[in-house]
Formats: sequence, structure tokens, C-alpha cells
Amino acid sequence: MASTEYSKELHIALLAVQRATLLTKSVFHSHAKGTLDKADASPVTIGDFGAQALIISALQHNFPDDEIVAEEEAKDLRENSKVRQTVWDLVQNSKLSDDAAEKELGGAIASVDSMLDIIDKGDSKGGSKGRIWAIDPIDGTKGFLRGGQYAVCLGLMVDGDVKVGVLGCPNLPVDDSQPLTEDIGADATDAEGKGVLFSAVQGKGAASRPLGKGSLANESTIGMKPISNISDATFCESVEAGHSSQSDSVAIANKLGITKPSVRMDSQAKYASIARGAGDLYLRLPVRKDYVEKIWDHAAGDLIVREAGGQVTDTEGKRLDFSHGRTLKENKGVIAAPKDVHQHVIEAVMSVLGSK
Ligand SMILES: Nc1ncnc2c1ncn2[C@@H]1O[C@H](COP(=O)(O)OS(=O)(=O)O)[C@@H](OP(=O)(O)O)[C@H]1O
Ligand SMILES: [Mg+2]
Repeated sequence: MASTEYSKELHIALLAVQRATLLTKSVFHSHAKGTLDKADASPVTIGDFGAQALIISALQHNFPDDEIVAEEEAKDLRENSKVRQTVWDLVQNSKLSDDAAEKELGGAIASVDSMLDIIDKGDSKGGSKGRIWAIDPIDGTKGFLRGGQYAVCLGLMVDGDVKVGVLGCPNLPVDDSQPLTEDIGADATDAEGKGVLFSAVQGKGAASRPLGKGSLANESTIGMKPISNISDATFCESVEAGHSSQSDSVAIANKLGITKPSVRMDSQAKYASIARGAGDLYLRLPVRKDYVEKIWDHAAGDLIVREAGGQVTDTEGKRLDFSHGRTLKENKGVIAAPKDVHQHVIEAVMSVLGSK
């Protein structure tokens, strides 16, 4: 592998997200359909803990001095031995089939107690200094549970700036050119041709490759689709009306002359989908004034879209600011669009939200 800036970080992040995403898929298959009482926890809980443990263990092996901001903590596992054992069994059985890659990630976690300590290493406060990884082990909880879109998310920030981003999207089509449709998220799990790893390094563009089970070869460069007429745009938004205002998005679409209905999908799969040109815009419009977005819900997607030729800001046109700890407390909502139309979209957003 050529050694350029952040190439080791990218390589390890891809392998770590690949291994964790495969774990979440196995949880979906073994726990989603009727065995919940045995596990005494929801599959999302088991998948979240397992994926977080695997990613942090790989990061600690390779970058022991880096800090980590991750969504979960081990408290519930420490208190519930049945769930703890379920997660531990799963983590022990989640190995990449490529032995050399598994070795690069540091191999197996030594014991159940070290697994708990590893999960709790994601408690950094974040901030504007140093190297900090942001992890969302299962983003799009509801999507995961319904067999739709979800993403395993990992980003590296250096002094508050995102340098590397990786998204594991097991239920998106491998084919970058497949257009988004209304039902792309429904019942997609394990259908033929599904499962993608997206990545970006600052200044080096964005790429996709099949999630697969083995090597990371077959990378393709991705880019946003040029839009000649904004009224032809396809926009994505959250499935959950509580996460993004669906009435405001209709008003903004009207203002832009967009007639196509939105494509609703859970998770950072929205960022990935527009970055590969399968859709054009991502609107995340605040519903509750008091909600602050979390950095792990946006770090990887923000970089992947910007490296694919897009711009990502909040609803007032300010870049997302990852230097304020675990949240994006200086931003409200997210607007992602191809660079050359982004300002036009922001004007429509501000005129709709400003007139409320
Ligand atoms: N009120 C409110 N407003 C905005 N965002 C919220 C809100 N509440 C939660 N969240 C976060 O949304 C994350 C999932 O985002 P999605 O775009 O996938 O939403 S949805 O799943 O389609 O509903 C979700 O991430 P996960 O918990 O990892 O799924 C939350 O961090
Ligand atoms: Mg999330």
C-alpha cells in the first residue's frame, strides 16, 4: 500500500467497519426474528455493543494514543449478565475471513472484562484539539430493526476537522449507478448485490467498494451527480418525522420547483446515497428547537459528501463544526447538496424556515 497521509488510518478504518458491519448483519439474522426473549435485549442493543467493541479494539491496537467519542457505554452490559454473554459470544465469533487483515486489527479481544473496558473507551469529551475518532456502531436504529437502511459509522477528526470517514451500509445496492427509489430501503437485507463500504480522505476524494466478506479491492471513485435543473432533483430525508420536519421539506421542495416525492431512508446512508449520485440533496430540518445533533451521526457522511463534490452545512449555511465536543451544538439541521447548487438550496431553506 502506498504510504500517503492518512492511508493507514483509512485502511484500518475500512477493515474495522467491514468487520463490525458484518457483525451487525449476523445479529439481524440471528436475533431479529423471534429469539429476543433468549437474548433479553433488542437486537439493536446487541449489535451496537458488539460493533462498538470491535471498532474500538481495532483502533486501540493501531492508534493507542487517539481519543474516541462513541455512542454507547458498557454500563447496561455490566449489569446484565445474559446480554453481556450474548454480546461476548458474538464478538468472539466475528472475525474477518482474511487472517492477515484480522491480525492487522489486533485479533480477538482477550476477555469479557476487557471487552467492557474497550466499549467504555468511547467516552472522550471530544473537542478542538488532537486526534479523535467518532463512532456510531448502528446509525438508523429503526432502519436496522425494520430491515431497511442503517450504517456503521467511523470518522477521524484532527483538531476538529474530519480527515477520514467510513460508512458501512449493508443494505444499499453495490451498484453506484442504481437510482434511488421510494422502496430502496424496504426488505433489502441480504438481497443479491447489497452491501457497500463508502470512504473518503480529506483532499483525496470519495470511494465505494462492495462490503463483501474478504478483501477491500474493487474500489470505485464516487461523485455527486451534476444537476442542470434543480427542479429535477431527488432529495432524501429521515423516515422519522420526529428527526426532520417533513412539512418544511415539502415547502422547500415547492420553492425549488421539485415535484418528485422525497426518498425517505434512515441513517447516514442518505449522505452516502447523494455522494454516489443516486440522489441529489439531503435535507435534515430541525423539529425540536432543543435537539442537538451528535458528531457520530454526521462526521463520516459530511466528509464523504464534500469529497464527492458536495457542500454540507446547517440550515443557515454554516459548515458543520465538529470541534465543540460530542455534539454539533453550534449547528441546526443539515443541508447537503452539490457545490454549485448548495447556495440556491440554502436560500430556499432560509426563506421557508425564516417565515415560520
Ligand atoms: N429529535 C431528533 N432530531 C434529530 N435527530 C434525532 C432526534 N432524536 C434522535 N436523533 C438522531 O437521529 C439519528 C438517526 O437519524 P436518521 O436520519 O436515520 O433518522 S431516522 O432513523 O430516519 O429517523 C439517531 O441515530 P441512532 O440513534 O444511531 O439511530 C439519533 O442520534
Ligand atoms: Mg446515530
